[in-house]
Amino acid sequence: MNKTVVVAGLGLIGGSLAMNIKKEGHFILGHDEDVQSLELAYRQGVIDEKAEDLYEALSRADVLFLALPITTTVQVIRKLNNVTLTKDLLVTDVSSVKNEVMKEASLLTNDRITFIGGHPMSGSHKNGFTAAKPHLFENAIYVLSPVNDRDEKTKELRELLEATKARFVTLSPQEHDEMTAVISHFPHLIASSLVQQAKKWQHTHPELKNLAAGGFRDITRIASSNPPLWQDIFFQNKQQLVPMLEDWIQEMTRLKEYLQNDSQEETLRYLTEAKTFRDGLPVKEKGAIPGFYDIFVDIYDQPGTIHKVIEVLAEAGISIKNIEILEIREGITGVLRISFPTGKEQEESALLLRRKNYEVVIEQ
Ligand SMILES: NC(=O)c1ccc[n+]([C@@H]2O[C@H](COP(=O)([O-])OP(=O)(O)OC[C@H]3O[C@@H](n4cnc5c(N)ncnc54)[C@H](O)[C@@H]3O)[C@@H](O)[C@H]2O)c1
Ligand SMILES: O=C(O)C(=O)C[C@]1(C(=O)O)C=C[C@@H](O)C=C1
Repeated sequence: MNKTVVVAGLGLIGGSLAMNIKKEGHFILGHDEDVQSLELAYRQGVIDEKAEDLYEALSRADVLFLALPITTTVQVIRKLNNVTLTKDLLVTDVSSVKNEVMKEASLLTNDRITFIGGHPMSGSHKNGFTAAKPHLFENAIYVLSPVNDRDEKTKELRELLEATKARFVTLSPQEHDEMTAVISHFPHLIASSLVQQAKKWQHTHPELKNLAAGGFRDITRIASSNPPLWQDIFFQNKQQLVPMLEDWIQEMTRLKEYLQNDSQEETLRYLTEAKTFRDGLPVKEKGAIPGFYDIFVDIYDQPGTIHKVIEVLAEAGISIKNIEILEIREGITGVLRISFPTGKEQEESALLLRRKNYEVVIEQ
């Protein structure tokens, strides 16, 4: 049955979700304080109606998606108790940290409301409606945290999000925040600190930024993300992050001692253990990292290069899951990472491109 869905926050995540919910034929009321995003979403047909007043729009809604900054999401949930509803309302959010959001949701006394916490484990360093895309959540893990075990409501939400092709898992807010601290929030802190370190060295070594190649760019991509969003995430999850920073400082001290004491064997073991764990992450099966089969193609910075590579694959009817430029600077070679849904397409593409004299590496 078609539902009336309010999407509050039409940025990267809200915009991408709205695109998917629309595909299922539901009626979408969009709300955003940024008039340009609202207008763009409306003109592109991603939303059916612009809702200037969020709380007024709720009187017509079956479902509310909160795709706002986390602190704002908490404030909106608090206000939901004062809204008069004439029908049941399913409320969900997309916040990267669940603790405070779920605490606030558990205080809701409005018995028309069912709250299910949500977090799609997919995003980007880009933000705003212009960065939104319908396939953002394909194959990604989508965490759900129901406040009360309301199976039929969870089913309803999953059906609404079917077009995302995400994979749903249920976690408690605590489990969620611990794990995302390890695999998302803490790495972000480190990425930003690595960039800060490079920035300091740049004063005495002006050539440094020209040397920053694949490794530095790979490990620091996320440091280019939206700073206010990450400030919010760090403070929302500081209970997890502060002890992790203490562990990390100890870890760095251990590494420093290995080097100072010339502990070659321990260093090799340390690196080998890390490689074994990293290589064992579920890349091609179910897991936190989407199951893609990648190839890496060397390309030159010339007009039309990417188009030519894609053309070879398109002519053979091969479908691509994702494409990313890992490194390209003026006049120098770059690398194109192309992801396929199966190993068969991965092998075939490598073969076709090699026949056209491209240098291709298959990720094993
Ligand atoms: N960026 C990611 O990679 C990612 C991934 C998963 C989840 N999330 C979560 O998604 C949420 C949104 O993040 P995003 O990346 O889409 O950010 P975004 O900046 O792209 O979008 C947020 C939108 O909310 C609007 N907004 C802000 N305050 C508002 C207010 N008071 N009233 C109405 N509109 C308001 C902004 O104008 C913007 O359009 C956050 O809670 C974040 O934790 C982000
Ligand atoms: O791909 C990125 O740029 C992201 O940072 C996405 C990422 C992540 O850490 O994986 C960031 C925060 C979200 O809560 C979920 C996903």
